[in-house]
Amino acid sequence: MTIRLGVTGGTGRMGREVLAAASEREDCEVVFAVSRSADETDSVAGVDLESAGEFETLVVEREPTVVVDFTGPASAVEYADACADAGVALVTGTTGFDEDQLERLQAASDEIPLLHAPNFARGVQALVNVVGQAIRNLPGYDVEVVETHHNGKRDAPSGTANRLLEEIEANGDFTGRTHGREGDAPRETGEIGVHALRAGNVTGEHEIVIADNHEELRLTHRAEDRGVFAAGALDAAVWLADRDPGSYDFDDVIAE
Ligand SMILES: NC(=O)C1=CN([C@@H]2O[C@H](COP(=O)(O)OP(=O)(O)OC[C@H]3O[C@@H](n4cnc5c(N)ncnc54)[C@H](OP(=O)(O)O)[C@@H]3O)[C@@H](O)[C@H]2O)C=CC1
Ligand SMILES: O=C(O)C1=N[C@H](C(=O)O)C[C@H](O)C1
Repeated sequence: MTIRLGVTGGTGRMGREVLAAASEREDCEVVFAVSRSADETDSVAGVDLESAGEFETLVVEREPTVVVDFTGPASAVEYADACADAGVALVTGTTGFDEDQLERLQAASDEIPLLHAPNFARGVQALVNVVGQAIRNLPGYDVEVVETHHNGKRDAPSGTANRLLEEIEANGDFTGRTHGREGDAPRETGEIGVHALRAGNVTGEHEIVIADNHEELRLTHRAEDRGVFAAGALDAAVWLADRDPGSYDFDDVIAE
């Protein structure tokens, strides 16, 4: 089956990567890509970019099977509302949503199949799946989460770090998160240290350090390039195409 794709954020780091990856696949046909910033002559991977202001029209008239979104939280929820109105499935990898925005995504998923994942690398999903076991096996150990990304990233900590933190907290007895340390700030028992590094062109690294005074376990994922996220997002789009309305995550895709 070939799905019809709509793509948002066409000039973004991930939007470009999704359009390039889709052009190499036989199971995806891009029927439109929108951009806020491109002018009428811009194209990416052979796809002409159209104005983001036209999204509500395009999502009806071009009849996409699925829209793939990597933009920002404010735009992603607007795209989700428009997809819900049009009855078109949505895959979003956007991160940095607040509680209200997450509720809007949830409301959209009452109408359409909606898959939201903070990280479409299969290795990260595997990491999410194993970290709870490590935490359960090492009660009382110190836990620190360190993520490193390129200097253009807006949200911190990363969506992936937040997902890992939820998993850590669900599987151990912790008192709270400490974001960075400065001055007279000795480690408190039970806290989880969280550190967001922003430097250069780093694609995305996540590390969980679990240690006591005698041993140290480090669980690390490093994305080598953004193609891994684009491939996962397109796998998710193909998987989502014939689902019932509801809220899905990437684990549903790789579990099959
Ligand atoms: N789930 C995953 O696997 C991954 C998730 N991400 C997440 O994806 C998102 C995008 O990342 P990245 O591509 O690096 O970011 P970029 O800043 O490179 O691109 C985002 C693009 O989205 C569009 N955009 C931004 N704000 C708005 C808005 N308010 N309205 C409409 N369009 C908007 C712009 O494109 P244009 O001007 O063309 O419209 C912009 O270039 C981030 O939240 C990031 O954390 C990133 C990598 C992997
Ligand atoms: O902004 C990015 O680049 C990335 N964002 C995602 C996140 O916030 O977790 C995933 C990936 O690490 C790249």
